[in-house]
Amino acid sequence: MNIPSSMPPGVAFLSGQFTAENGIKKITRCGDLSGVFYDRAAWQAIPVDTPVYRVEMLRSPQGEGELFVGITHLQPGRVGDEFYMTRGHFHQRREQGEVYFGLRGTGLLLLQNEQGVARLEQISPGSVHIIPGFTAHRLINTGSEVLSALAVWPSVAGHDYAALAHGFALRVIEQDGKIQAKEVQHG
Ligand SMILES: O=P(O)(O)OC[C@H]1O[C@](O)(CO)[C@@H](O)[C@@H]1O
Ligand SMILES: [Fe+2]
Repeated sequence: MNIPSSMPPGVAFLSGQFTAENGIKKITRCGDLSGVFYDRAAWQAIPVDTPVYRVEMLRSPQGEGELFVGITHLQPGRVGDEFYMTRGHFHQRREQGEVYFGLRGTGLLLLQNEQGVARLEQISPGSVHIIPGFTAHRLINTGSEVLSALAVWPSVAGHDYAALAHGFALRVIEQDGKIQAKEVQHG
């Protein structure tokens, strides 16, 4: 094309990776996820340096009205009978929402409102997920390959992990060879 224009970064659908290597990368390992999986003995049996998920982000401006774009790559696996998942969070600025887009692999997006009501959406290549404000979110890999999902969220949103210190209201496990969601009784 011979008109003045620039080439933005893209996503390679087969690998679920950004095409441009200009981003920030963060790896979350098993040892970082203390208290996240309910079977503590099974969690302790996994080497602390085992990677569970990796987030790559594009460099973008920060501030009111600006957006972050990132891809989370969540490994397949389980801690005991519970599938690998991200830590999960509310946004510090609760009113700020987010969009997830499934790129590779299969799993579930766990959503939970401030009243503690949880629900699950199936995530797979091409699925689009609107996470409203005031809604905590966590990715769960129920498949046998890496689950990759692109996320777009306001740079001012921030993360609030403390509000979920007691975990989400649903856990996703494999039982009798089937994927099952179990309600958690808190308190
Ligand atoms: O902050 P957590 O729960 O580890 O999850 C990381 C993912 O969440 C995000 O905040 C997007 O919601 C990104 O940083 C990344 O995709
Ligand atoms: Fe988020």
